[in-house]
Amino acid sequence: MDALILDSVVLGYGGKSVVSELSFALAPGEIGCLLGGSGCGKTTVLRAIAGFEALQAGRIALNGHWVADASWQLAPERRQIGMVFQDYALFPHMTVADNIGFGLREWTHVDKRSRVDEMLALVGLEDAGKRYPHQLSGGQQQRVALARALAPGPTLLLMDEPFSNLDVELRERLSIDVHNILKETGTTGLLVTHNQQEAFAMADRVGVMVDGQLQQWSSPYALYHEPATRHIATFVGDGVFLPARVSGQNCVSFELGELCRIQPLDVPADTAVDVLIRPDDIQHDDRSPIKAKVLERVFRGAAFLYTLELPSGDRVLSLVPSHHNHAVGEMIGIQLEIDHLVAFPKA
Ligand SMILES: Nc1ncnc2c1ncn2[C@@H]1O[C@H](COP(=O)(O)OP(=O)(O)OP(=O)(O)O)[C@@H](O)[C@H]1O
Repeated sequence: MDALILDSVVLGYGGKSVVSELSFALAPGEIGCLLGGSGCGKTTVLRAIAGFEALQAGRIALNGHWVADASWQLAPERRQIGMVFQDYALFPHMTVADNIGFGLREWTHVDKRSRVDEMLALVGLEDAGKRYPHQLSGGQQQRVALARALAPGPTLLLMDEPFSNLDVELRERLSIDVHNILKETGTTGLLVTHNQQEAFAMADRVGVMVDGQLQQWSSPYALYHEPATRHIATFVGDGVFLPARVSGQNCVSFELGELCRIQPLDVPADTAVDVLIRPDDIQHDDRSPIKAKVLERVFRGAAFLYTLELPSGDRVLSLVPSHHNHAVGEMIGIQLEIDHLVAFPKA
């Protein structure tokens, strides 16, 4: 039984539709993410799941029970959903312990205290119970918000851009920590963000939303290596398209050689296509007969991201460990190392 199901959900404001025919499901303990640019409808979807937006069509189920359709919806407080927001939304006049215990009003004093201690330990803030939110860093405040949302043992945790107020390093650390905490507690989670690193670090399944429509719902690995649409290929990760021709049922030929895949391409032989080449598909190899010219390089610490010009004049990106330090203008040997052929009919 799925923990969350959205079945052809349509949402909007007034007469305007904002989210169309949205369908996806999360198994218990799974973490999902809706990834998309500003205004694509991510927050509206979270609000509908929490019970704060009416559905224009479709239906939503939590743990095997339908909780909303176009004519009826279960009240938000009866859905057992926890929420974490971008701005933490902690009560400033309450201690950390009181914030975490806020949703446990019906628990006995002893049970509540032990649950609050358990949650403080879970988020690594054992000694912070008596402090107030303003005495904590942004990252610590977001940990408290997470502890407060998890304390009542929600069936689902919704997270709306939870790390966007934090600096890059902390964002990365906290997204890994939150992922581990949700897995440790077996909590099903749904995150919305515009940040793909966050989506990749947190989620088992990621859906890309464009103008209120879900374009692909799959693992982060598949989203990166097997994007279903041209839009996803360019929105998720770096890469370029190189011109190619279909050769046989499941192969393409292009400047860097021939690439094949197991499934047929569904495009007639000799059709012109664009083949997706990611920076990690181009390996630096001094012995390779294929030479490319370094046009640009960006130092990324552990690696350089090179922009290379092929003999045809087309450009590719190449991610190379940073001990291979080549100057702009230098010719370097490259070879293709790729195990996912992604090609779209020529734009
Ligand atoms: N209360 C409202 N009344 C009318 N239109 C709204 C309302 N809330 C949101 N919208 C519109 O619905 C669309 C989707 O908004 P939503 O907040 O869901 O997007 P989002 O993907 O979460 O964006 P962001 O990342 O910028 O928060 C936008 O065009 C927005 O202007």
